[in-house]
Amino acid sequence: MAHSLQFSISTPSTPFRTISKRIAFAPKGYIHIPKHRVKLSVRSEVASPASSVSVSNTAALHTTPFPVLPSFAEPSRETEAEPKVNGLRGTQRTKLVCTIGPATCGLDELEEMAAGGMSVARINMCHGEREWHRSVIERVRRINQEKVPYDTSIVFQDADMWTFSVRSFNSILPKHTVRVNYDGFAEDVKVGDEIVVDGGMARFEVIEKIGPDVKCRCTDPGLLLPGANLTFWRDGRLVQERNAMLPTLSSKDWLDIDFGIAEGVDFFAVSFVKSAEVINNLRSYIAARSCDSNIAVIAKIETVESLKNLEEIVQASDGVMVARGDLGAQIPLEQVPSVQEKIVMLCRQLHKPVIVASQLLESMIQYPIPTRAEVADVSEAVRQQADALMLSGESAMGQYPHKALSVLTSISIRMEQWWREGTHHQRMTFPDINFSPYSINEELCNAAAKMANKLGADALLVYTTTGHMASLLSRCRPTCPIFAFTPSMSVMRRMNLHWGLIPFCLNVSDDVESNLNSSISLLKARGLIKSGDTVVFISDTLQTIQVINVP
Ligand SMILES: Nc1ncnc2c1ncn2[C@@H]1O[C@H](COP(=O)(O)OP(=O)(O)OP(=O)(O)O)[C@@H](O)[C@H]1O
Ligand SMILES: CC(=O)C(=O)O
Ligand SMILES: [K+]
Ligand SMILES: [Mg+2]
Repeated sequence: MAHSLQFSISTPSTPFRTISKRIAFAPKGYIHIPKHRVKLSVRSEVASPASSVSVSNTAALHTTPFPVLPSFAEPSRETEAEPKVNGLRGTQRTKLVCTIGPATCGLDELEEMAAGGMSVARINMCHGEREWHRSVIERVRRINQEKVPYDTSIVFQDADMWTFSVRSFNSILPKHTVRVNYDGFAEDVKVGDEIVVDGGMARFEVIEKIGPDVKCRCTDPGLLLPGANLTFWRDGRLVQERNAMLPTLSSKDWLDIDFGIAEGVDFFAVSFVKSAEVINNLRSYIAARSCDSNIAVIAKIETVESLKNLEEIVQASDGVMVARGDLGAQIPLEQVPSVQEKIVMLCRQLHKPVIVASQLLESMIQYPIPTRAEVADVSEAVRQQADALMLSGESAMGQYPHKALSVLTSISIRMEQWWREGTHHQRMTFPDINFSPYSINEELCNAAAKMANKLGADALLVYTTTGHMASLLSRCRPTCPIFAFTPSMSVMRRMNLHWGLIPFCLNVSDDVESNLNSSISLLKARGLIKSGDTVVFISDTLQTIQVINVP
């Protein structure tokens, strides 16, 4: 069983420019550690034309194994060695990204997550140490062993006075103190400002400023989770950040990026993207630094600016994440669902994979079953045919990471089936993508997908050198599974994020007939197709569509 690694780095911010910042945590034990999360009623912001960007220190690196699913059939002699390269595959269309944290970083847990349908493992570089990140990556690759303690959270009680401080406390934090890792905090904030934790988890009023310490009174009790995002509001408006023009990548981010390149991750996810520029910079950096690897760059959409520049950002990126956590702190909460749908549709049109992230099954951090509302939310993302769903705290530090993953799996399978069986949907029509070198392939894929649907084909097979032809097929969201063959391991791993693609690494020879025969016997050996099935075959070198009756 091969575990290939995929990864993304979600990068953040630079100091100074920012309003919203991650809060660093006091050593454990000193802070009141709650047994239960406080239930909060989140009220959305009185609509303010919040034009400012919130930046965070979050860096998220993401890593991934292929789903390692139980074998369905004995491999035939000629394909005996093949499962070692390709792992074992299921045919679920919606891909599942899991944030790895203390709850899931162990060998057994990772293995269980992979078996449970995880398509991509994500590591957030703002949590944990470099060695931990490396060890998770290694474990994802080779599955080995180590555990990390659970994170803690703080409860704020109504009217409590807290000190928010940028001082670096060497060992123990004084009582009722929160460390803020944004140096400009004490300067930027004003007495009377409202400080909002994570879009409404808790609220404070700024009472007094004493040097680097800011005294605040809790006005809306709630919870402070590690790495929480702070925004501050003045007269009902999000405070404009000081310098919106600084690059989105800090020097720590660049070090994390070097680390990701050295470790051979498959994706970087960049936090708080404002425009296409940062994506373009990162892409040229990757191209210059790693001649053979081709790490995909995912833009996290979580700021007001990123919504304004959405189309250019999507165009510049290899994929997009709807980062609903921070997004919900930047725009009124009731706008998040329609913005999500808009981003998902745009990505589909522009032919980029899209991940729907944050709070999908938030209550499962604590409870073994999801709320009905969460099930409805996940179902909606699957119905929108987003490429992937992502777990955050649920898999990183929740009490039921495996159950959360299996809930995602069963909702996806159910909704995908509903979609295929019903006439519930209108097929989306796309404008042409209009990249002229690809227009023939684009038409071929549209035609092949349509043909497969009309014929009720059992599978689409695609030979793809760069993955492009396969993602064009995925974009059509055909009814049958898409088996994608490529000679490149890294192309194979990146295809793992695309809706419906079941990627395989296969050495392709010049002889088309023999390539096709070996793919068919590989799929038959795995029980993914059988004699009598109809398969539609396309290839980026041949530019023809063939319909084959499986012998
Ligand atoms: N490596 C880790 N070590 C400890 N805790 C972690 C780790 N990774 C994630 N977590 C926990 O899981 C939670 C969710 O992680 P995640 O990275 O999705 O969210 P985040 O910190 O809000 O950042 P972002 O907005 O970039 O997603 C974190 O707040 C943290 O408590
Ligand atoms: C995933 C992420 O960064 C967010 O939801 O804010
Ligand atoms: K999050
Ligand atoms: Mg975020």
